[in-house]
Amino acid sequence: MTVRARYTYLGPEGTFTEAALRTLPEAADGELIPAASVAAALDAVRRGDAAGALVPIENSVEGAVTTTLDELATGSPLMIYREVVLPISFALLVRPGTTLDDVKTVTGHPVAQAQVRRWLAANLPHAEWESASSNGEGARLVRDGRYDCAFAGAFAAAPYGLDALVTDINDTAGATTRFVLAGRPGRITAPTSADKTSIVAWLDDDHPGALLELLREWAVRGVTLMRVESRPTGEGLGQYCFSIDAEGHARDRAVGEALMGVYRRCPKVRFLGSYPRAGAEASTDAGPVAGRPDRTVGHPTAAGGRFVEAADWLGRCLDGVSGSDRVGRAHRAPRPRRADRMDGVAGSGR
Ligand SMILES: O=C(O)C(=O)Cc1ccccc1
Repeated sequence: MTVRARYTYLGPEGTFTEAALRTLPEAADGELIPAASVAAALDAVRRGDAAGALVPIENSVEGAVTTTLDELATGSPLMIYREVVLPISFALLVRPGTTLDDVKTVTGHPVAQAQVRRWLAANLPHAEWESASSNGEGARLVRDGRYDCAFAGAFAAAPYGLDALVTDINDTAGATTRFVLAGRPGRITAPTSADKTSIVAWLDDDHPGALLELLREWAVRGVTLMRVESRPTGEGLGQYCFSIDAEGHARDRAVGEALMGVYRRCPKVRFLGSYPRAGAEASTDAGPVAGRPDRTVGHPTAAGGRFVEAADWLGRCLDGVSGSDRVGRAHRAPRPRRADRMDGVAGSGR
C-alpha cells in the first residue's frame, strides 16, 4: 500500500491557495487537507499531521500577508521548500437568481478587498463589506445565506452551487499572489540557477545603524534583496524583526557568507530556507554555482568574532539536521534574557 503524503492549505475548498497547491507536482499524488486558517495549516505541519502546508505570503497589490510572516517567524521553526506565484482575478459569486440590485452584503478575504476596492465603489457603492478568513470561506458563507455575494475565484462557484455573476474583476491588471510551501526543518532544496533565500532577523536595537549594518552584510557581497519587511515582535512599540528574501541559495558563497555575517550581528536569526524562485528559468543540472557569479566577500565584516560558530550554524541550516532557528550574539549586543534564548539543538521560536 502506498502512503500518500498529506498537504494542508488555507481552505476551505475553492481557495486560490488550493488552486496554487494543485499546480505543484507534490500535490498530484498527495492528500490535500483544507485548514481553517494559516496558523492551523502550519500547526498541522508542526504536529507532524502533514508533510507540508501551502499558505499565501504576499500579494502584488496589498503586500505581505502578515499572518503568514508572523506565523513563520514564531512558534517552532518551519522551512520554506517551494513558492508558487498565481495570477489572481476575482469573480462575484452569488446564489442562483441573485442580481446586482439584490446585493446588500459582500464578503471575501481582506487581500481580495484591496484588489477590488474601486470596482466595489463603482458597482456596489452601498454594499456592506465583512471579511472572511479566505475567499473559499466567503463562498461557503454565501451558500449558507450569511452574505449576498463573495469575491473568489470563478472556480469556487461549482463546489458551493453558486453562480459567477461577474468575472475578471481586478482593479489592477496582472495582480498576482505568492504562496509558500512550508515543512518541518530538513535538508534544503538543491540549488538551481534561480533561487531565493528567506530569513527573519532580530536586530540589536540599542545602537544606531543596526538596520544599515544588517543590509550591508548582503550589499557588500553583491547579494540582491528581493523583499525586506519589518514586523512588530509583539514585545512593545518600536520592537521589530525583519523578514528578508535574498536572491540566491545558501550554498552560494556570497549568500552563505552574508548569512554568517547576519548571524554574527543579530541577537537572533531564523533561517527559513533556500528554494527555487517561482517563474524563473532554472536549471538543476548546472551545479551549485553555475549560472551565478561566484561572488566573494567585498571587505571583511566589522561584526565581532563568532566566525566558527556562524559557519557551524550555516552548516546546520544547510543540512537541516537540527532545526533552523538560532540565537546568535550580536556585535555589542547584550546577551538575550535566559527565557528568550534558544541555545538548544532543537530550536523553538519565541
Ligand atoms: O486562497 C485564498 O482564497 C485566500 O483567501 C488567500 C488569498 C487572498 C487573496 C488573493 C489570493 C489569495
